[in-house]
Amino acid sequence: MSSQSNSKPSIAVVEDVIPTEIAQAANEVDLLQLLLERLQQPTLQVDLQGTVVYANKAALSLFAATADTLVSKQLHSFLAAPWSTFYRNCFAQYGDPQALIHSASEMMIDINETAVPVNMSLSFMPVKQPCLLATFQDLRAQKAEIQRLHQLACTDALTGLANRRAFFDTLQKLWEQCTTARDPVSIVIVDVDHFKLFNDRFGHIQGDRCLQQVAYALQQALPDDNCLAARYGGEEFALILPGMNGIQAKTIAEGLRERIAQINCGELAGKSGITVSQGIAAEVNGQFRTPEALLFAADTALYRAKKDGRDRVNLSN
Ligand SMILES: Nc1nc2c(ncn2[C@@H]2O[C@H](COP(=O)(O)OP(=O)(O)OP(=O)(O)O)[C@@H](O)[C@H]2O)c(=O)[nH]1
Repeated sequence: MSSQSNSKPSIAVVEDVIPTEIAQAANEVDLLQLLLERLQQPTLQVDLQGTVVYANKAALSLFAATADTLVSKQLHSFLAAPWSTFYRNCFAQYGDPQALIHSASEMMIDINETAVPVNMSLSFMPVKQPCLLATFQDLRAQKAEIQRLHQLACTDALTGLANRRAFFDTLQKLWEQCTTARDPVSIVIVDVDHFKLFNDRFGHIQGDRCLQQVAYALQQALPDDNCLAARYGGEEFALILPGMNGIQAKTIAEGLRERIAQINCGELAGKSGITVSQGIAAEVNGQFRTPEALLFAADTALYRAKKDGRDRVNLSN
């Protein structure tokens, strides 16, 4: 059936029913509520003292409530702080109803003791019994989607670790936290040894699996949730260890070296196994002025670990 033929009956319904209901509406209150009932957007009709006088079907669905639980209550009682106080004061102090017209984005409403993010706007209705309409836009799906996209933007697709972008964001944040609190912070850069040879010998698919196992070992080596393991580049990874000095970071790095030695990269890898070189730098007493300087020192320490024969940990002086 074409969309044209689909739309005809609904036009007929609109023509038949709406005029009849409008004609039957005894007064403007009935008419307003009739229109509200047909609105898809959750809407509360509120008097000028802030009391809910009517809730349309979409509002009952948003608030997961019956009309009894919404009508006669104060609008502000459904709003979470700081908006509850804001609107309580607005209604208590109102003089000019126009002053109540307001839009609030990203506020929270309390639904069964759960804070739900919404946009709310108040519009003034200059009818015989003047009132306000509070319309809501449920932001839950939008927030969940933003969260999902944020997660994707911060995650390395192959290993599931934080990616380079997330590494730099977190480094900046933890650097500020630690230096402000005069806590130490360490960085470990971990580079898989002779990985080109591994790829050449066993192929890229096996290489990818190997990187996934190295990433898992890094994640397992983290001492707590404040630390971060990230994929820094192709076969290069990094740890940020807030609150840890160089000696503590070296212990973590040596533990990681042992974990990586246990990795079985499939039969192909045989006993040759996979090894990593690691460079560490620690900020303890203000010797590094910026997180970039700390990172540079860790990179230099890694270079030395490579130069000294690989499969080792080198702590920057
Ligand atoms: N399979 C796979 N290989 C990757 C990926 N990213 C980078 N590589 C490979 O990692 C290798 C890195 O090579 P090099 O930079 O020469 O380093 P290396 O061979 O590990 O040598 P050293 O670091 O000096 O021990 C290259 O062959 C890249 O193709 C990836 O996502 N998957």
